[in-house]
Amino acid sequence: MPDKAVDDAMESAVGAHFSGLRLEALRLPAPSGPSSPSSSTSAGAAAALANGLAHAHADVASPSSLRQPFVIGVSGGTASGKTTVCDMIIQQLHDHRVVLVNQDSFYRGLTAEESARAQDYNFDHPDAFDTEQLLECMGQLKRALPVNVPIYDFKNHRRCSERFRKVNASDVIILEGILVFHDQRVRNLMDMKIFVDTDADIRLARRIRRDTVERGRDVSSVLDQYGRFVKPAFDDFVLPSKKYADVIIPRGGDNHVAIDLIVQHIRTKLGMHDLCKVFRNVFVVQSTFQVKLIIFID
Ligand SMILES: Nc1ncnc2c1ncn2[C@@H]1O[C@H](COP(=O)(O)OP(=O)(O)O)[C@@H](O)[C@H]1O
Ligand SMILES: Nc1ccn([C@@H]2O[C@H](COP(=O)(O)O)[C@@H](O)[C@H]2O)c(=O)n1
Repeated sequence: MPDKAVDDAMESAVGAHFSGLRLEALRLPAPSGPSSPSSSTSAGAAAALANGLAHAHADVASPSSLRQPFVIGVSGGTASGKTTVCDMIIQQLHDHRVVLVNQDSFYRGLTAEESARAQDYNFDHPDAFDTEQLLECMGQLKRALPVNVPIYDFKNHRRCSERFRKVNASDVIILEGILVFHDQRVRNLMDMKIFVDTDADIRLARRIRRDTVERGRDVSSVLDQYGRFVKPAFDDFVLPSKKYADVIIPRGGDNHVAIDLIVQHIRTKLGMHDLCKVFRNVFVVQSTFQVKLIIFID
């Protein structure tokens, strides 16, 4: 079948994860040799396409947007498994350069007065974060520049003043945090938004264990903070931002099927990105019936 011939030729020319091409200014060489089918047929067009791609110049001339890193936002309630899901994605994308940026790194340091009454401070309100600084850091990374990200100390509620974590430019940037979908400017940086959806009772149980073991709290202070600040802010800010998610993962890191699908999608996107780096004047668009027609009549 002609359509199948085109599909086969495209797949063999560009690899398995490719979903569509728009050719602009890429001149396809005329088929040569006596047995070459006419370029007006599907098979001829397919062969010419494969041939044209094989001879395209191997330099970079893609639109700058396609050369930018792929940014994934991961949100969800406290202890929902955001970090766990990010780690699993990073592990599965082992053949790509992936960096993780935590919104927690951008907690504002407390004043001496606030520190003295830290139990009354609302760490779950959007104002607790320095979002301007987060935007600056993400902007740098999107421009492929390295950044120094602050290191946050949950035990003392402050940033380590002399230590930073250097984050290098990468193919994929994952931005994780309870409120990364709250600010529209931050959302707009993202190519994909994931919400980790885990039951509140499981999150509270995990939080009690984590905060008493790792964050220097006792059970009573965790429960008090949860009731006064964490739960109300979840209802007011975190849950309403779930509507911005492209993908919702029930059960977090236990949901291997969802994580596999997400990783597969990221690989597809990165495959298109790599293709645009290699072939000049090739623009990747969504695959449609019309796109095939463009190829035939070029
Ligand atoms: N699927 C899971 N099963 C058991 N424990 C988990 C699971 N996912 C996360 N945890 C634990 O729960 C706590 C919070 O997980 P984490 O991924 O750090 O959540 P978040 O980044 O959303 O706060 C950690 O101690 C982690 O080890
Ligand atoms: N000094 C601080 C700063 C933040 N918190 C709590 O951390 C939670 C967000 O981190 P997750 O890893 O759980 O997403 C948030 O709910 C804050 O209440 C804190 O307790 N102390």
